[in-house]
Amino acid sequence: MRIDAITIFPDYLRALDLSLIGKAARDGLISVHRHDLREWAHDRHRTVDDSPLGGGAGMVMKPEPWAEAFAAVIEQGKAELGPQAEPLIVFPNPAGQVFAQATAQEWSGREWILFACGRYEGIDERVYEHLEAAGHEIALVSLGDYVLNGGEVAVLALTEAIVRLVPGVVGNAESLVEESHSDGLLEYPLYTRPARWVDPAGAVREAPEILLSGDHGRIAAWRSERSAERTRERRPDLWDARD
Ligand SMILES: Nc1ncccc1[N+](=O)[O-]
Repeated sequence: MRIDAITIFPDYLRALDLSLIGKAARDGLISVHRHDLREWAHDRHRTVDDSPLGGGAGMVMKPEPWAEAFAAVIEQGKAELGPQAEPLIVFPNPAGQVFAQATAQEWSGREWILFACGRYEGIDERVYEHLEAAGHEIALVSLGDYVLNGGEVAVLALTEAIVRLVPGVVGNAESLVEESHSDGLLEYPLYTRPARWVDPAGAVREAPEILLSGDHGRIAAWRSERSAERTRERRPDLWDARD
């Protein structure tokens, strides 16, 4: 998978060189390319924003640098992946659809994802129109119903959620199966050694006996019950939506 990200803060995305994502890149499972939008702003101050037409507070990102940046980055991607390759262009945006595990799963199979990080109040609407008129596939997604100052934090989260599902990235693929949201439910409570723990307040805290029984059938049933119970309590919306 090739991942491109266009942003005015490329250093913000250096975290993609670390840990799981960084290792996936070093292992050749993905390639990550950061691009500074200002490279395509040609005035002396490399201006990428201006005040909103029609008035209002804040600033809007100008269309010209974005159009040039997309053309250049898409050309670079096609040079690597072939002329037929097409990116999924993802705009992290609070007005987008809330991102969910099912989308992460779907996008983990994509060959090429191009993230466009908006800042300020957002990007001139004509950039989206221009890309759609050129036949590009666009998705606006949000991490949740709150407002960040830009898309970079979302790119870190989205990339991690997607790339960890790319085959080979997470060592033990088994660990991906029984996670919260992987089956539409929340994960059951987890325990490890010591089975009997005296906490700092002196309370004796025992792990559930059944987990020490070695009876895998009963353990699986116990876990399934806890998962259902936890989902009903904490996320009735997920519980009601399950098929
Ligand atoms: N919530 C957000 N706020 C601003 C930019 C991007 C966002 N997001 O979640 O993708």
